[in-house]
Amino acid sequence: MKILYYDCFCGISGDMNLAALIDLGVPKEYLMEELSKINLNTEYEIKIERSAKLGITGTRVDVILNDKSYHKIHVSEQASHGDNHKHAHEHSHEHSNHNNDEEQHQDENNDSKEGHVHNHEHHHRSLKDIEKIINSSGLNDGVKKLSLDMFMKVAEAEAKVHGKTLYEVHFHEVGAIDSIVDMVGAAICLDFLKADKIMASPVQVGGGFVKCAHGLMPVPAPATIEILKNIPVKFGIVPFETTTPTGAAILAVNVGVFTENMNFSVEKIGYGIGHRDLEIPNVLRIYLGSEDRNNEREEQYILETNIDDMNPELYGHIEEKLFAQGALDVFRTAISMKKGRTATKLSVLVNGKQEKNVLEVIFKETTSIGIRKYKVEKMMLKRDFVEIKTKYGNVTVKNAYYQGEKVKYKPEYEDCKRIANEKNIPIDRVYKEVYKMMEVNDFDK
Ligand SMILES: O=C([S-])c1cc(C(=O)S)c[n+]([C@@H]2O[C@H](COP(=O)(O)O)[C@@H](O)[C@H]2O)c1
Ligand code: NI
Repeated sequence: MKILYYDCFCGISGDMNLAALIDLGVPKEYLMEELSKINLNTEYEIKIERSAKLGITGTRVDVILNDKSYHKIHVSEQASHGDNHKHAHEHSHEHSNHNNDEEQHQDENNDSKEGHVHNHEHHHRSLKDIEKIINSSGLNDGVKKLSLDMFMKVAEAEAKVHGKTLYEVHFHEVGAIDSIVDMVGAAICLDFLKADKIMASPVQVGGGFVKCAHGLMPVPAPATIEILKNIPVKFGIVPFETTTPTGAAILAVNVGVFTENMNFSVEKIGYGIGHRDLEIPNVLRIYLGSEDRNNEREEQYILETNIDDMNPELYGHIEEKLFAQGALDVFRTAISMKKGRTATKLSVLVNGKQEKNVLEVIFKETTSIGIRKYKVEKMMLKRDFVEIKTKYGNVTVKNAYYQGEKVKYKPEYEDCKRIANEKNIPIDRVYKEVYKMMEVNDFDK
């Protein structure tokens, strides 16, 4: 199983993400070819170069916007550690911190927007504008959807923070060309890498204050922390903004599990170099790895509540809703509560991504007013599926392997039930027939 793991010890911004994914092996030519399928009516240049922070070398990305309105994309590659990036003058969002509030200009030491240099671009695009740009592009459907999901995340956060509706929101920085390149670029690279699972560490958000289009904002910026709700974060390792709304949206949409538990073997490491010099290496590290398929382990959570005052008829419906929201398992235990009350303990197994939706179902659909949550580690046998031909019809069988050896197999219940109903025979007869055919065909080995 192919894993991508975001190690966000110094946070994440859109350009650091793009740089780290290129560093991991996404071909620049492929990225540029795909990006050229969006019509932005603006000439811009993407500079991809080798760079370093505190001795860690990696890839750095700059999007440079030219004032002329051609739709032409250039890539320029430089091999050196460019210490002079004054291609354009920054005007709109500058970083400041509580210790040092002086005016900052675009250079290697104090960039104004993590990873980007951009020229005078005053468009404040709306979600509608962005949807139009992406939907009318020649990008594949998966990349379009992923890009739109990330913009939607930012739009939802902006709407919430500023008390507006989704379509009233005007992206300031996030609607600029460089942010479109970051967001769509992220979708193109992730689509190219085709990881089975994307994981991340808790996200360092930084500290201090940041000057952006809205004025001076506390770090994490309101949109950033809104997007990172229910995601583990760390604060204040440096008094600067280390995670931006774009970076937060990339994680929130794509990461399935946030954990420090890296239960896989690392095969490749990509470093995306940020612009500002910090006391810690200003880089995003992304690992490409694979999971040990003989002994799969996954961190999951149990959400649990004791219910003693609900019509038991409702459980069937609630269970269906929980599964529809991505619960991995739902089970009930008969319990005896204080004051001699007989009750039901409802337990729902989830991963980090499904937690929010599952909580909502429990709170809205049951009488519960409190839920316990605890982390569990699940160990799973490697499994695969075979289709077995029987005289009644085809049945899928699940095989399970322990250290490479098949230790058990089981016909899929839903297939057996369907056949039993279609043929009007006892379900047990279907099971027996499947087991017989497994032996006949030596599939039981
Ligand atoms: O552009 C938007 S929507 C925006 C909203 C907010 C809020 O917190 S509200 C903050 N910012 C700041 O702009 C820069 C650039 O962000 P990117 O995501 O485009 O890299 C950053 O300092 C944000 O905090 C932008
Ligand atoms: Ni805002």
